[in-house]
Amino acid sequence: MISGIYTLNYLLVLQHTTVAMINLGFTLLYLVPLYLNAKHQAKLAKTWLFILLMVHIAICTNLYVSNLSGFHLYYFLVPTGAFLLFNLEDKTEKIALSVLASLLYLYCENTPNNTPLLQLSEQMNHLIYQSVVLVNMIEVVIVLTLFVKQIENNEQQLRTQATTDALTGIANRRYFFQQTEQALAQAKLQQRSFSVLIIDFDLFKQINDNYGHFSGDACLKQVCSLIKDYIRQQDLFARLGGEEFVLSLVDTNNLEAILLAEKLCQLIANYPILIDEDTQINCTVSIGVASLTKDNDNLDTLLNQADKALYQAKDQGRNRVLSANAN
Ligand SMILES: Nc1nc2c(ncn2[C@@H]2O[C@H](COP(=O)(O)OP(=O)(O)OP(=O)(O)O)[C@@H](O)[C@H]2O)c(=O)[nH]1
Repeated sequence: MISGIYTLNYLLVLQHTTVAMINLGFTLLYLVPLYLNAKHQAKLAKTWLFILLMVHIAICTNLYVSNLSGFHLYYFLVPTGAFLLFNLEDKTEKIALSVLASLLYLYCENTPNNTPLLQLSEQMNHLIYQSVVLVNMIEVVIVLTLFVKQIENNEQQLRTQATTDALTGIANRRYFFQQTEQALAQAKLQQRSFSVLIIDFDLFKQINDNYGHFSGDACLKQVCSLIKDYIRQQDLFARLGGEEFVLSLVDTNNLEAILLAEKLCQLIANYPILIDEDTQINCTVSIGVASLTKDNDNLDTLLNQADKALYQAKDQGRNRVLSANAN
Protein backbone atom coordinates (compact mmCIF):
# COMPACT_ATOMS: atom_id res chain seq x y z
CA MET A 1 0.00 0.00 0.00
CA ILE A 2 2.83 2.39 0.93
CA SER A 3 4.52 1.59 -2.38
CA GLY A 4 1.23 2.38 -4.19
CA ILE A 5 1.02 5.76 -2.46
CA TYR A 6 4.59 6.59 -3.58
CA THR A 7 3.66 5.52 -7.15
CA LEU A 8 0.77 8.00 -7.13
CA ASN A 9 3.10 10.66 -5.73
CA TYR A 10 5.61 10.10 -8.59
CA LEU A 11 2.84 10.19 -11.18
CA LEU A 12 0.58 12.96 -9.94
CA VAL A 13 2.77 15.22 -7.80
CA LEU A 14 6.26 14.82 -9.28
CA GLN A 15 4.85 13.95 -12.78
CA HIS A 16 7.60 11.50 -13.72
CA THR A 17 6.02 8.65 -15.69
CA THR A 18 9.18 6.47 -15.93
CA VAL A 19 9.74 6.47 -12.16
CA ALA A 20 5.99 5.95 -11.56
CA MET A 21 5.97 2.93 -13.93
CA ILE A 22 9.09 1.36 -12.37
CA ASN A 23 7.52 1.86 -8.97
CA LEU A 24 4.22 0.40 -10.16
CA GLY A 25 6.20 -2.72 -11.20
CA PHE A 26 7.60 -3.01 -7.66
CA THR A 27 4.15 -2.40 -6.19
CA LEU A 28 2.79 -5.34 -8.21
CA LEU A 29 5.72 -7.54 -7.15
CA TYR A 30 4.68 -6.93 -3.51
CA LEU A 31 1.54 -8.95 -4.34
CA VAL A 32 3.63 -12.09 -5.04
CA PRO A 33 4.12 -12.88 -1.29
CA LEU A 34 0.33 -12.83 -0.88
CA TYR A 35 0.06 -15.45 -3.63
CA LEU A 36 2.90 -17.55 -2.14
CA ASN A 37 1.25 -17.36 1.28
CA ALA A 38 -2.05 -18.55 -0.16
CA LYS A 39 -0.10 -21.49 -1.65
CA HIS A 40 1.23 -22.30 1.87
CA GLN A 41 4.75 -21.18 0.99
CA ALA A 42 4.95 -18.85 3.99
CA LYS A 43 8.74 -18.86 4.41
CA LEU A 44 9.34 -18.19 0.71
CA ALA A 45 6.73 -15.41 0.83
CA LYS A 46 8.50 -13.69 3.73
CA THR A 47 11.95 -14.05 2.16
CA TRP A 48 10.62 -12.66 -1.14
CA LEU A 49 9.00 -9.72 0.67
CA PHE A 50 12.21 -8.68 2.46
CA ILE A 51 14.53 -9.16 -0.54
CA LEU A 52 12.11 -7.20 -2.74
CA LEU A 53 11.90 -4.44 -0.12
CA MET A 54 15.70 -4.19 0.05
CA VAL A 55 16.13 -4.06 -3.75
CA HIS A 56 13.32 -1.50 -3.95
CA ILE A 57 14.95 0.73 -1.32
CA ALA A 58 18.29 0.54 -3.17
CA ILE A 59 16.61 1.51 -6.47
CA CYS A 60 14.74 4.39 -4.81
CA THR A 61 17.85 5.77 -3.11
CA ASN A 62 20.33 5.28 -5.95
CA LEU A 63 18.18 5.71 -9.06
CA TYR A 64 15.01 7.74 -8.48
CA VAL A 65 16.42 10.17 -5.93
CA SER A 66 19.52 10.53 -3.77
CA ASN A 67 20.28 9.56 -0.20
CA LEU A 68 19.28 13.10 0.84
CA SER A 69 15.68 11.83 0.70
CA GLY A 70 16.44 9.39 3.54
CA PHE A 71 14.82 6.52 1.57
CA HIS A 72 17.55 4.18 2.77
CA LEU A 73 16.25 4.62 6.36
CA TYR A 74 13.58 2.13 5.27
CA TYR A 75 16.28 -0.54 5.81
CA PHE A 76 15.44 -0.20 9.55
CA LEU A 77 12.15 -1.97 8.77
CA VAL A 78 13.98 -5.16 7.85
CA PRO A 79 15.43 -6.42 11.20
CA THR A 80 12.29 -5.69 13.29
CA GLY A 81 9.98 -6.96 10.54
CA ALA A 82 12.03 -10.13 9.99
CA PHE A 83 12.22 -10.88 13.73
CA LEU A 84 8.45 -10.54 13.98
CA LEU A 85 7.39 -12.37 10.82
CA PHE A 86 9.82 -15.31 10.73
CA ASN A 87 9.36 -18.22 13.12
CA LEU A 88 11.56 -18.58 16.22
CA GLU A 89 13.63 -21.33 14.60
CA ASP A 90 14.34 -19.32 11.41
CA LYS A 91 17.39 -17.69 12.98
CA THR A 92 19.55 -17.89 9.82
CA GLU A 93 16.99 -16.02 7.71
CA LYS A 94 16.54 -13.31 10.35
CA ILE A 95 20.27 -12.76 10.85
CA ALA A 96 21.09 -12.91 7.11
CA LEU A 97 18.36 -10.38 6.23
CA SER A 98 19.40 -8.04 9.07
CA VAL A 99 23.08 -8.15 8.05
CA LEU A 100 22.16 -7.56 4.40
CA ALA A 101 19.92 -4.63 5.35
CA SER A 102 22.72 -3.08 7.48
CA LEU A 103 25.28 -3.42 4.65
CA LEU A 104 22.88 -1.93 2.09
CA TYR A 105 22.09 0.92 4.49
CA LEU A 106 25.81 1.70 4.85
CA TYR A 107 26.29 1.49 1.08
CA CYS A 108 23.40 3.90 0.40
CA GLU A 109 24.44 6.27 3.19
CA ASN A 110 27.97 6.52 1.77
CA THR A 111 27.15 6.57 -1.96
CA PRO A 112 25.84 9.90 -3.22
CA ASN A 113 23.73 9.69 -6.39
CA ASN A 114 24.60 12.78 -8.42
CA THR A 115 22.30 11.98 -11.36
CA PRO A 116 18.90 10.99 -9.89
CA LEU A 117 15.92 10.52 -12.26
CA LEU A 118 13.98 12.91 -10.06
CA GLN A 119 15.64 16.24 -9.30
CA LEU A 120 13.99 17.01 -5.99
CA SER A 121 13.93 20.34 -4.26
CA GLU A 122 15.40 20.53 -0.78
CA GLN A 123 11.86 20.89 0.52
CA MET A 124 10.64 17.74 -1.27
CA ASN A 125 13.68 15.76 -0.06
CA HIS A 126 12.87 16.90 3.45
CA LEU A 127 9.21 15.89 3.05
CA ILE A 128 10.16 12.39 1.85
CA TYR A 129 12.72 12.11 4.67
CA GLN A 130 9.99 12.85 7.22
CA SER A 131 7.58 10.38 5.63
CA VAL A 132 10.26 7.64 5.84
CA VAL A 133 10.96 8.35 9.52
CA LEU A 134 7.21 8.39 10.28
CA VAL A 135 6.61 5.04 8.54
CA ASN A 136 9.56 3.57 10.48
CA MET A 137 8.11 4.82 13.76
CA ILE A 138 4.66 3.43 12.97
CA GLU A 139 6.24 0.09 12.06
CA VAL A 140 8.14 -0.05 15.36
CA VAL A 141 4.91 0.59 17.29
CA ILE A 142 3.08 -2.12 15.29
CA VAL A 143 5.93 -4.60 15.73
CA LEU A 144 6.19 -3.98 19.49
CA THR A 145 2.40 -4.29 19.91
CA LEU A 146 2.40 -7.60 18.03
CA PHE A 147 5.42 -8.83 20.05
CA VAL A 148 3.61 -8.05 23.31
CA LYS A 149 0.49 -9.84 22.01
CA GLN A 150 2.61 -12.85 21.03
CA ILE A 151 4.20 -12.95 24.51
CA GLU A 152 0.77 -12.70 26.17
CA ASN A 153 -0.56 -15.56 24.01
CA ASN A 154 2.48 -17.71 24.83
CA GLU A 155 2.08 -17.02 28.55
CA GLN A 156 -1.59 -17.95 28.38
CA GLN A 157 -0.70 -21.15 26.53
CA LEU A 158 1.92 -22.04 29.18
CA ARG A 159 -0.54 -21.32 31.99
CA THR A 160 -3.11 -23.60 30.35
CA GLN A 161 -0.52 -26.35 29.81
CA ALA A 162 0.61 -26.12 33.43
CA THR A 163 -2.90 -26.56 34.79
CA THR A 164 -4.60 -28.82 32.25
CA ASP A 165 -4.47 -32.52 31.48
CA ALA A 166 -3.44 -32.83 27.83
CA LEU A 167 -5.66 -35.82 26.95
CA THR A 168 -8.96 -34.87 28.54
CA GLY A 169 -8.66 -31.08 28.72
CA ILE A 170 -9.78 -31.05 32.37
CA ALA A 171 -7.67 -29.79 35.31
CA ASN A 172 -4.51 -31.71 36.15
CA ARG A 173 -3.44 -33.12 39.49
CA ARG A 174 -1.25 -30.14 40.41
CA TYR A 175 -3.99 -27.60 39.74
CA PHE A 176 -6.47 -29.73 41.68
CA PHE A 177 -4.32 -29.75 44.83
CA GLN A 178 -3.54 -26.05 44.54
CA GLN A 179 -7.20 -25.03 44.22
CA THR A 180 -8.75 -27.61 46.50
CA GLU A 181 -6.47 -26.85 49.46
CA GLN A 182 -7.73 -23.26 49.29
CA ALA A 183 -11.37 -24.24 48.79
CA LEU A 184 -11.20 -26.66 51.74
CA ALA A 185 -9.57 -24.07 54.00
CA GLN A 186 -12.36 -21.65 53.17
CA ALA A 187 -15.06 -24.27 53.75
CA LYS A 188 -13.59 -25.01 57.20
CA LEU A 189 -13.35 -21.34 58.08
CA GLN A 190 -16.91 -20.61 57.04
CA GLN A 191 -18.22 -23.94 58.40
CA ARG A 192 -19.61 -24.93 55.04
CA SER A 193 -20.00 -28.45 53.70
CA PHE A 194 -17.41 -29.92 51.36
CA SER A 195 -17.02 -33.34 49.70
CA VAL A 196 -14.71 -35.15 47.33
CA LEU A 197 -15.41 -37.99 44.90
CA ILE A 198 -12.74 -40.29 43.49
CA ILE A 199 -13.92 -41.77 40.22
CA ASP A 200 -12.15 -44.80 38.75
CA PHE A 201 -13.02 -46.55 35.48
CA ASP A 202 -13.95 -50.22 35.89
CA LEU A 203 -11.88 -52.89 34.18
CA PHE A 204 -10.30 -50.28 31.96
CA LYS A 205 -7.44 -52.58 31.08
CA GLN A 206 -9.99 -54.80 29.28
CA ILE A 207 -11.19 -51.83 27.20
CA ASN A 208 -7.60 -51.14 26.15
CA ASP A 209 -6.95 -54.84 25.49
CA ASN A 210 -10.17 -55.38 23.52
CA TYR A 211 -10.37 -52.15 21.51
CA GLY A 212 -6.88 -50.66 21.64
CA HIS A 213 -5.24 -47.81 23.51
CA PHE A 214 -6.68 -45.09 21.21
CA SER A 215 -10.20 -46.32 21.93
CA GLY A 216 -9.32 -46.25 25.63
CA ASP A 217 -8.26 -42.63 25.20
CA ALA A 218 -11.49 -41.80 23.35
CA CYS A 219 -13.42 -43.38 26.19
CA LEU A 220 -11.60 -41.27 28.81
CA LYS A 221 -12.16 -38.09 26.79
CA GLN A 222 -15.86 -38.66 26.17
CA VAL A 223 -16.67 -39.64 29.76
CA CYS A 224 -14.72 -36.65 31.10
CA SER A 225 -16.62 -34.33 28.82
CA LEU A 226 -19.90 -35.91 29.99
CA ILE A 227 -18.98 -35.35 33.65
CA LYS A 228 -17.72 -31.84 32.99
CA ASP A 229 -21.00 -30.90 31.30
CA TYR A 230 -23.00 -32.30 34.21
CA ILE A 231 -21.28 -30.73 37.21
CA ARG A 232 -21.65 -27.16 38.48
CA GLN A 233 -19.22 -24.42 37.54
CA GLN A 234 -17.86 -24.21 41.09
CA ASP A 235 -17.01 -27.95 41.21
CA LEU A 236 -13.47 -28.87 40.27
CA PHE A 237 -13.00 -31.98 38.16
CA ALA A 238 -9.44 -33.18 37.64
CA ARG A 239 -7.40 -36.17 36.51
CA LEU A 240 -5.38 -37.68 39.33
CA GLY A 241 -3.54 -40.00 36.95
CA GLY A 242 -4.24 -42.94 34.61
CA GLU A 243 -7.95 -43.75 34.71
CA GLU A 244 -8.50 -42.20 38.13
CA PHE A 245 -10.28 -38.85 38.49
CA VAL A 246 -11.33 -36.59 41.33
CA LEU A 247 -14.17 -34.17 41.84
CA SER A 248 -14.23 -31.59 44.64
CA LEU A 249 -17.63 -30.23 45.59
CA VAL A 250 -18.03 -27.04 47.57
CA ASP A 251 -21.21 -26.52 49.62
CA THR A 252 -22.09 -30.19 49.20
CA ASN A 253 -22.78 -32.46 52.15
CA ASN A 254 -22.23 -36.20 52.22
CA LEU A 255 -25.78 -37.11 51.17
CA GLU A 256 -25.75 -34.67 48.27
CA ALA A 257 -22.33 -35.95 47.20
CA ILE A 258 -23.56 -39.57 47.23
CA LEU A 259 -26.63 -38.62 45.18
CA LEU A 260 -24.47 -36.82 42.64
CA ALA A 261 -22.03 -39.76 42.48
CA GLU A 262 -24.91 -42.19 41.90
CA LYS A 263 -26.29 -39.98 39.15
CA LEU A 264 -22.86 -39.86 37.48
CA CYS A 265 -22.52 -43.65 37.73
CA GLN A 266 -25.87 -44.07 36.01
CA LEU A 267 -25.18 -41.45 33.36
CA ILE A 268 -21.83 -43.02 32.47
CA ALA A 269 -23.14 -46.60 32.40
CA ASN A 270 -25.91 -45.57 29.99
CA TYR A 271 -23.74 -43.36 27.82
CA PRO A 272 -22.83 -44.89 24.44
CA ILE A 273 -19.15 -44.17 23.73
CA LEU A 274 -18.25 -43.87 20.08
CA ILE A 275 -14.80 -45.38 19.58
CA ASP A 276 -14.94 -45.43 15.80
CA GLU A 277 -17.50 -44.82 13.05
CA ASP A 278 -19.47 -47.99 13.72
CA THR A 279 -18.43 -49.18 17.19
CA GLN A 280 -20.08 -48.03 20.37
CA ILE A 281 -19.18 -49.32 23.81
CA ASN A 282 -20.34 -48.70 27.33
CA CYS A 283 -18.14 -48.38 30.35
CA THR A 284 -18.78 -48.04 34.05
CA VAL A 285 -17.06 -46.32 36.93
CA SER A 286 -16.81 -46.89 40.67
CA ILE A 287 -16.87 -43.88 42.98
CA GLY A 288 -15.60 -43.32 46.51
CA VAL A 289 -17.06 -40.39 48.46
CA ALA A 290 -15.70 -38.58 51.52
CA SER A 291 -17.00 -35.43 53.17
CA LEU A 292 -15.57 -32.83 55.49
CA THR A 293 -16.22 -33.51 59.20
CA LYS A 294 -14.64 -32.22 62.41
CA ASP A 295 -12.37 -35.28 62.65
CA ASN A 296 -11.69 -35.49 58.96
CA ASP A 297 -10.71 -32.06 57.77
CA ASN A 298 -7.60 -32.24 55.69
CA LEU A 299 -7.37 -32.93 51.99
CA ASP A 300 -4.99 -35.89 52.21
CA THR A 301 -7.18 -37.72 54.71
CA LEU A 302 -10.32 -36.92 52.75
CA LEU A 303 -8.76 -38.31 49.59
CA ASN A 304 -7.44 -41.38 51.44
CA GLN A 305 -10.89 -42.08 52.79
CA ALA A 306 -12.52 -41.59 49.40
CA ASP A 307 -9.91 -43.93 47.94
CA LYS A 308 -10.64 -46.64 50.52
CA ALA A 309 -14.37 -46.30 49.83
CA LEU A 310 -13.63 -46.58 46.10
CA TYR A 311 -11.76 -49.86 46.58
CA GLN A 312 -14.62 -51.20 48.66
CA ALA A 313 -16.93 -50.27 45.78
CA LYS A 314 -14.65 -52.23 43.44
CA ASP A 315 -14.66 -55.20 45.83
CA GLN A 316 -18.43 -55.16 46.00
CA GLY A 317 -18.80 -55.58 42.25
CA ARG A 318 -17.95 -52.15 40.63
CA ASN A 319 -20.32 -49.66 38.93
CA ARG A 320 -21.36 -48.36 42.33
CA VAL A 321 -20.83 -45.63 44.93
CA LEU A 322 -19.57 -46.06 48.48
CA SER A 323 -19.06 -43.35 51.04
CA ALA A 324 -16.41 -43.25 53.75
CA ASN A 325 -18.81 -41.34 56.04
CA ALA A 326 -21.37 -43.35 57.97
CA ASN A 327 -24.86 -42.03 57.15
N1 LIG B 1 -6.02 -45.68 26.91
C1 LIG B 1 -5.50 -45.29 28.07
N2 LIG B 1 -5.31 -46.18 29.05
C2 LIG B 1 -4.83 -45.77 30.24
C3 LIG B 1 -4.47 -44.43 30.45
N3 LIG B 1 -3.99 -44.32 31.70
C4 LIG B 1 -4.06 -45.56 32.26
N4 LIG B 1 -4.57 -46.43 31.37
C5 LIG B 1 -4.79 -47.86 31.52
O1 LIG B 1 -5.76 -48.12 32.49
C6 LIG B 1 -5.57 -49.46 32.91
C7 LIG B 1 -5.83 -49.56 34.39
O2 LIG B 1 -5.77 -50.90 34.72
P1 LIG B 1 -5.96 -51.43 36.18
O3 LIG B 1 -5.23 -50.56 37.15
O4 LIG B 1 -5.61 -52.87 36.18
O5 LIG B 1 -7.47 -51.21 36.50
P2 LIG B 1 -8.76 -51.67 35.74
O6 LIG B 1 -8.47 -52.56 34.59
O7 LIG B 1 -9.53 -50.44 35.44
O8 LIG B 1 -9.48 -52.53 36.82
P3 LIG B 1 -10.24 -51.99 38.11
O9 LIG B 1 -9.72 -50.63 38.47
O10 LIG B 1 -9.95 -53.00 39.17
O11 LIG B 1 -11.69 -51.97 37.77
C8 LIG B 1 -4.16 -49.89 32.53
O12 LIG B 1 -4.23 -50.83 31.49
C9 LIG B 1 -3.55 -48.60 32.01
O13 LIG B 1 -2.65 -48.83 30.94
C10 LIG B 1 -4.64 -43.51 29.37
O14 LIG B 1 -4.35 -42.31 29.45
N5 LIG B 1 -5.16 -43.99 28.20
